[in-house]
Amino acid sequence: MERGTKKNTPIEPKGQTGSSQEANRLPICYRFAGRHPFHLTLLHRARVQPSARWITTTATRCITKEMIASAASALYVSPVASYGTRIGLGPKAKPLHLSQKTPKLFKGFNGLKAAALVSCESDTSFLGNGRNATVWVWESFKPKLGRPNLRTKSQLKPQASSFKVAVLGAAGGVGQPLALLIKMSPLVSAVHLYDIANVKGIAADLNHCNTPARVLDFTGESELASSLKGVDVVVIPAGIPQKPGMTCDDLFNVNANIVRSLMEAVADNAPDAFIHIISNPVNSTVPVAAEVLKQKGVYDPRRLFGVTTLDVVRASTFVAQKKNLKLIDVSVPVIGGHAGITILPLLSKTRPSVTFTDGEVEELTVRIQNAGMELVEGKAGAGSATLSMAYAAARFVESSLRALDGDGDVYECSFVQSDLTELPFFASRVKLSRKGVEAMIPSDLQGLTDYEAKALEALKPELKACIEKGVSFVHKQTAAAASG
Ligand SMILES: NC(=O)c1ccc[n+]([C@@H]2O[C@H](COP(=O)([O-])OP(=O)(O)OC[C@H]3O[C@@H](n4cnc5c(N)ncnc54)[C@H](O)[C@@H]3O)[C@@H](O)[C@H]2O)c1
Ligand SMILES: O=C(O)C[C@H](O)C(=O)O
Repeated sequence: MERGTKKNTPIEPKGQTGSSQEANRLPICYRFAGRHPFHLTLLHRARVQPSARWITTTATRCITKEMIASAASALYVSPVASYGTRIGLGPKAKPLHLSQKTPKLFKGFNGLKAAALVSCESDTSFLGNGRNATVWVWESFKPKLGRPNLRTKSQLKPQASSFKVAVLGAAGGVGQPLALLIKMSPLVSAVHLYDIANVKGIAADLNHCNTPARVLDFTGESELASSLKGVDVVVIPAGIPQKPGMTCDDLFNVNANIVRSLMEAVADNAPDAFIHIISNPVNSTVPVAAEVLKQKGVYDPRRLFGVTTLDVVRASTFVAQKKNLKLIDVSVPVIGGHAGITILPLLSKTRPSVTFTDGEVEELTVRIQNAGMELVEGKAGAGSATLSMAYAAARFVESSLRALDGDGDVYECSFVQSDLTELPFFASRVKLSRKGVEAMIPSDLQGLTDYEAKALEALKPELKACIEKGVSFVHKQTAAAASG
């Protein structure tokens, strides 16, 4: 779908031929080395019509064909007074036409903030003989307000993608779009798909996409160990989703067993990987995973994450809609857990700072807490969140990879082992590093409103019970196995 917009209209590259040929669709990955790295993926797109324009989210820039053609050379980015960006080739950098006027773009405190579309022209390049390229800019953010501390000249280097990611439960509603999004990451060299259902065709399908990562398929338990060898991140969306009428216990009884058995394999084959648990109920499956890792003697709490990014994504979206703000600008930390009232959006800590009436706080909080059920009911038995979950999980994977890659400014909310409250696991914003969770952010829990403070106290008993349920499940299973 391509259509023009009045605002932010992309600058049409000159000399377009309007070729409708499906030219080589070869992506290129760049990395801006520097304090605030950008990850650029140039996705080649053939034009469908001469008048076609590119959809933009926040930024539209025009990049000269020489720049694309010289991708192997160092490119430079330098912020200019108007906060526009110049991208050029070394000392002879040519300014770009910019329509981006969003200094707030760099505000906020979550990890992967946005993809910005860039349209550009290319005759000869890594892109082949195509005409247009689209640049997705994946940006890193620091938890601070005000102008970013961008270096004046950050070098842009072609980046060798290097990380391997395994998706366990890859044939499912979450797993498939998640695998596609991970395959699009410039940081990924291989995506391992594992499922008890056949994933051969899904891997082949994904491998037709001309993004650099290779997708490998592993079907059935006999291939589980191989799917985990050498991976840096393991993402687990295996298990049944919530359906109308299903109790939390129904979900737990099935998924706890799945997570336990998968975690045994992870412990044996990828003990150093970052582990992202998506399978519900996250409040209990993360403790299940922790207990399995402990029993195997490889538990490192810094590397075990319950994925709660969807709550952050939803909170940011709903707040932006309610307050008529640009989506890209809004970020809301969400703490507690990932179910019902254990999901606590800290609206008072929304960035940029927004004021809410009591009514709005109540309405938004309840909507964010029940957003999962909104989808379960809407899908009427066909499952729960899949596409938004894949989007959120891909963001968390990308943030993890950036941290593994040495980026020192990666923050995400996640359900992790925690000492922020008396509960052993708690979702909050954490700083990520190569080792996993490097730091909690205690200040997020300070200065809460009365509403938030009460909601925090109210969620604790329920979250505690969920955590204990996960722990005792593993202990009971172990005891049962020991007694024959
Ligand atoms: N954390 C969140 O925010 C969030 C959001 C949405 C969904 N979820 C959860 O994600 C899970 C997956 O949801 P979905 O919609 O993709 O479900 P789905 O039924 O579409 O897919 C689940 C997949 O898991 C596979 N699977 C089952 N047992 C397995 C095993 N032992 N090993 C490997 N694969 C196995 C199935 O074959 C299937 O392909 C559910 O538990 C759901 O509740 C979590
Ligand atoms: O799959 C579910 O149970 C719901 C999911 O966790 C969601 O938040 O949408």
